[in-house]
Amino acid sequence: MNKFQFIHTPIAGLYLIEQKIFNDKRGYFMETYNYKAFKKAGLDMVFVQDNQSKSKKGVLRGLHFQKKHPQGKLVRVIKGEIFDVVVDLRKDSNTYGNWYGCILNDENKRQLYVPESFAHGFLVLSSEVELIYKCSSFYHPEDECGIIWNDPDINIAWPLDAVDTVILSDKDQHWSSFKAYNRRNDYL
Ligand SMILES: Cc1cn([C@H]2C[C@H](O)[C@@H](COP(=O)(O)OP(=O)(O)O[C@H]3O[C@H](C)C(=O)[C@H](O)[C@H]3O)O2)c(=O)[nH]c1=O
Repeated sequence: MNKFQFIHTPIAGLYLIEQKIFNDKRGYFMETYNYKAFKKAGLDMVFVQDNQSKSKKGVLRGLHFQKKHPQGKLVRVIKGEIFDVVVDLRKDSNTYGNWYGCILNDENKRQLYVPESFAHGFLVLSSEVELIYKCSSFYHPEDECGIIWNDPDINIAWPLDAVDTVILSDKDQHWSSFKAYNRRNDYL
């Protein structure tokens, strides 16, 4: 029995994942991750750290990435709803600089499998959200980088009509542009 459905996206290596849900009179059960099943589908990242965060409506976290220690991620929402976004920062990718966004919520129970070298961010659409995500490398605060959420060149179509205001951390208000990131990268 295939308990996972791996759904291709327009970006190579980036997958939406749906799980078989075993409903019964008590409620439901589902496997949310299974290394063997994922590896069989060619998704062989090994995860070393799990994160969980809670945010209220309108919070936008991102666009974050680690440069020297890139983190692949497996993102899911256990309460509420987000518009989840990733940006392809793989230098050799033909979708470099492209973004992909999707709705993850506790109804569709979908997950987003994000390869390493992507920026990640999300906008909270429900009154509050709790999300969990697995990471393929450890947190390195000294290596944390970001791109400003409303960068005009990436041009993410955030569903801003769904929120009254966008709430950002101080840090997330001051990331540089994608152009500045590329200029810096040219010298590396
Ligand atoms: C990410 C992280 C943070 N922290 C500590 C550091 C701060 O004192 C506190 C909040 O961190 P921060 O404001 O960076 O949390 P987010 O804004 O949710 O950052 C995350 O948001 C986007 C959407 C991501 O995908 C990344 O995992 C991550 O960058 O947690 C840790 O101790 N370990 C960690 O792995």
